[in-house]
Amino acid sequence: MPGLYFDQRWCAQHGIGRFATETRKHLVGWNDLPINGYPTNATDAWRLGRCLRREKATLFFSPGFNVPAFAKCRVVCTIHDLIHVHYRDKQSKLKLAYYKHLQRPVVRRSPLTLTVSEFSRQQIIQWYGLRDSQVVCVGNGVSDEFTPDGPRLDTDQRFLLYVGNTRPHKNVDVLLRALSRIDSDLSLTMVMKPNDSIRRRIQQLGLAQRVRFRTGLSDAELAMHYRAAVATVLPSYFEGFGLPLVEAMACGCPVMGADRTSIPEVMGSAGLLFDPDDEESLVEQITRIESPSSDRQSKVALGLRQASRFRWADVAYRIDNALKNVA
Ligand SMILES: CC(=O)N[C@H]1[C@@H](OP(=O)(O)OP(=O)(O)OC[C@H]2O[C@@H](n3ccc(=O)[nH]c3=O)[C@H](O)[C@@H]2O)O[C@H](CO)[C@@H](O)[C@@H]1O
Ligand SMILES: O=P([O-])([O-])O[C@@H]1[C@@H](O)[C@H](O)[C@@H](O)[C@H](O)[C@@H]1O
Repeated sequence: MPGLYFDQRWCAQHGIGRFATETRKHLVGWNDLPINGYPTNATDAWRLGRCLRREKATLFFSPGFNVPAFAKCRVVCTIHDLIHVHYRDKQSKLKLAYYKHLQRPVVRRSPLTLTVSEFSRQQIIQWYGLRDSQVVCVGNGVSDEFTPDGPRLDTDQRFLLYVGNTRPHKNVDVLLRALSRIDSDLSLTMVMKPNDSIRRRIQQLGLAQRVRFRTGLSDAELAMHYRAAVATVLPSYFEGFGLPLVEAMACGCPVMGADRTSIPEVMGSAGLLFDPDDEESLVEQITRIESPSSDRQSKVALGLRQASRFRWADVAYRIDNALKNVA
């Protein structure tokens, strides 16, 4: 439909990227933006604003947190989390200025803002100073390849799985410390791009033979990992949702997550919670899931049921419905 513009530049292999790719597949009648560049770049707002004016856009929908400067159309963005508020000191000055002086005022004027969990919804209402009805939680989904039946990784090794990145709020250090306390042949597979600092830390903890990295996996390959892992662990101090949790549960893999932010909400009763500051509490959960008398099978069943609640078609339906009221 003329006038409706979707920011397809978010589509990539990370959380907001998956949300963007999946919702783009399901939403009909939207135009892609005729510009490139990174939507996360604070100065992109001006280019984006110019583009929307040139295209005579009536409604701009971003699957991420970015907004245009000086646009004449309505603007609806998706704020997945408030990392930028909670990790303020780590942000560049330019980025903070963008959030406070450009993004927040646009979001406040906007008729609607979308988010992905009830936890994030409450945080957004508070920080942006919005009314309850202005922020709608549309949730996240599980992509097609993540099913319980299907090929498993062909390995005899027992391994824990981590899927994500090494930003400070992801708190992967507690997972490495827990692993170093477990005197067993349990290993760890990390699906992400490693950097020098994590490689050094792994050496320091004497884990070089027990940690392996995988990068650029397809969803089918990632699903094979989820199906074969002892458990998937998300040790973050802060999440707006936590996609690896629903992907793992959908593949029949038990999940362990930090008892913080959106993580308990997303795992429901299927998850094993631990204190992200205390590696011993993670060691306890690992030992529990590995023990012969463990409730592993009941956790797997609860996980399959919990994951079935997250469907991209439903997310797109909620987005469509919410946007109809502002178009
Ligand atoms: C810190 C924070 O609040 N992050 C949020 C952010 O993105 P963030 O990028 O942190 O996303 P998540 O960790 O939730 O998900 C990562 C996604 O990238 C995929 N992946 C990862 C590595 C890789 O090599 N290949 C690959 O495909 C995973 O399968 C998963 O689908 O938006 C997500 C979507 O709302 C939320 O779930 C996260 O809580
Ligand atoms: O990449 P960047 O813009 O500095 O920071 C991003 C955050 O602002 C965003 O809210 C989060 O979901 C992403 O994972 C990433 O951390």
